[in-house]
Amino acid sequence: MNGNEDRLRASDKRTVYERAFSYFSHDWPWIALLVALIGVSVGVGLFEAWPLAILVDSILTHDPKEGWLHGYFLALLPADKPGQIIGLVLIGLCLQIVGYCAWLARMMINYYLNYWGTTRVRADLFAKLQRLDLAYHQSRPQGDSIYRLTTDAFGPWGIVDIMIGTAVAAVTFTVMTAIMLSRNVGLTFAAYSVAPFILWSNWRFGMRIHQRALESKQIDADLTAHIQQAMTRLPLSQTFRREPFEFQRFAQAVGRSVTGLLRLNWQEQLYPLARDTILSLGSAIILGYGGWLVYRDQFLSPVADGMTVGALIIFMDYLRKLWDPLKWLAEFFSKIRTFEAAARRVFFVLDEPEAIRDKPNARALPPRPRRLAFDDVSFGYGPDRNVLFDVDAAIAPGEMVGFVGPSGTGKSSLLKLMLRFHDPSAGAVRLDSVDIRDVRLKDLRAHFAFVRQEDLMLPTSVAENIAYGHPAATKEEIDAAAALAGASDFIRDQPKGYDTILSEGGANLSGGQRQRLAIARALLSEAPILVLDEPTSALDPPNEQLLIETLHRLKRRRTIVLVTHRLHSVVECDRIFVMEAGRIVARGTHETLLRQSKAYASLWRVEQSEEPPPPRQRRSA
Ligand SMILES: Nc1ncnc2c1ncn2[C@@H]1O[C@H](COP(=O)(O)OP(=O)(O)OP(=O)(O)O)[C@@H](O)[C@H]1O
Repeated sequence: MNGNEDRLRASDKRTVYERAFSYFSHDWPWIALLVALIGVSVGVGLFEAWPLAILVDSILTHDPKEGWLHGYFLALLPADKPGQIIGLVLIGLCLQIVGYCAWLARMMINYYLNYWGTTRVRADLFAKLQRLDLAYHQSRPQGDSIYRLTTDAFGPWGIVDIMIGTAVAAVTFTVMTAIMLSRNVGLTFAAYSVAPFILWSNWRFGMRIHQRALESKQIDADLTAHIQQAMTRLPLSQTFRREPFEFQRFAQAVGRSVTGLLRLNWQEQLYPLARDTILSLGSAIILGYGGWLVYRDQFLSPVADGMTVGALIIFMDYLRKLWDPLKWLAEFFSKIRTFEAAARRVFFVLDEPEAIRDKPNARALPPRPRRLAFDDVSFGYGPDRNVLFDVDAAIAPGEMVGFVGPSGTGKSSLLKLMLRFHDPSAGAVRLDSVDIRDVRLKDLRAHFAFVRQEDLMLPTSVAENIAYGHPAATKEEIDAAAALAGASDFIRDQPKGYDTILSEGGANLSGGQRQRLAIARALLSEAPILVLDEPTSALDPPNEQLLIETLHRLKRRRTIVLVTHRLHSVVECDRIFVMEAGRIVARGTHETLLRQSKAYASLWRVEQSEEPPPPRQRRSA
């Protein structure tokens, strides 16, 4: 948790609870039903022991007792003893059945509220994560967002659940205490003599088990990450014969996992032991003291409303039932804190300012060929370190331009500004003189088809991968785009052609094949500006040449922006921008630059000495 989240935690407790409840505000009829069902369960629990108590006190005796509850039960029963016994059995049975039904309905409503409420939280969070800009996502590990979505999203329901559960526990505890006090004050205090131990053991074991479970979960997550990394590194470890080292790391991780689980299991097993010991102690106290009270009130010096065997049975039953409410009360603070922290982590992301978003009055800009201009653009990833300085360039519709320069000079950063993955710190990027910050994001991005240096391949069919940006494309259109990108031949060689399913990240394709699919994907899109970041880096000379020919055929129909440090790819561009240390230092055609730009000429000479150029053919537009 970073500093901002800590500040949020310190300042804003009330809002977290309000916001957690707001996710369930439409569910209030279900919550009301849930509370009613909990009431039924609690009521059944309180009355469960009464049929036996009444049987002993009022039926299987020559001296029937006449408390108000006895009277109420007996009024429901026939006058004869066998009828009364059968009646009490039936009442006991009914109580059990009602209890089970209420419990079942209660559980299902609980699951329903939990799953749907958590789904709403997740939907909000997922949509927000989609809206947040790249700077946010690149500033933290991917696992962080995944954890917030999968685990922290349960926080709001956890808060509601704990609040309801604790309120019910408090009511149960109070009613139980009142009933016990009404029967016998002394025995009630005797029964409650074990309450501090119950509270203590619940608090202690609750904390310990929670802590151990968290540790164990973290160790298991580390183990999973470790196995995943080891599998990714497999080719490396086999090449460098580091299998024993990897195995040792794996064995250590498994060892930590086993130790963590054993520590958790130890606490889990100690807990019922402590609980049973305390309950046995409580039962012994009630049996001993209560037994003596019954003997005193019934045999030694009988009194009309003295202690009875039936009341003793009820005390014994309530002692067992005391555990649950006291558990809720004892664990309230630790549990609510856990869920509150989880909910805060969710709300923190939901409150994250969206740096890249539509202005309230953002204008519509239907995609069509437009002039693209950088007006004195400066930009840095952090406040203190600019990577682009006063970049000034205009690209006419249908023009094909190249940005070249050594690695790290800011070429890719410039492309990211076009799609508003980031905004410039000074100057503006414009489409037809409109600042792109004033345009609706979806309209702006519809102008561009972007091929990244390492484009993502999805674990789905080749056809779906190509059609990702244009899902309605026909087979013929997909085929045509693949042909333009030089991908048709290798796709046909795949076991199921266009229906071949790619593995995760396109691992069953070569780098060049993945790049051609990415290019086909961009070509299939109808965007008027085609932006390609190092599109030929993984292509062999024939395929590089094929792509350049394709781009030349597209010229005039689409604007093409090519970023590369392979000058062979840009020699036939209408204009080439040479970049150095975040600035455009020269611009012009290949021939002009060879004559006028020392930087370009030197890059060209280096490239000439490194590799033979692919066969050059001048093509018509
Ligand atoms: N997400 C980022 N956060 C911080 N700095 C970054 C980020 N991406 C790039 N940079 C830095 O910005 C500078 C320009 O990087 P950029 O990727 O734009 O260069 P490039 O010219 O495209 O390089 P290459 O040809 O190697 O792809 C580099 O110094 C790089 O370290």
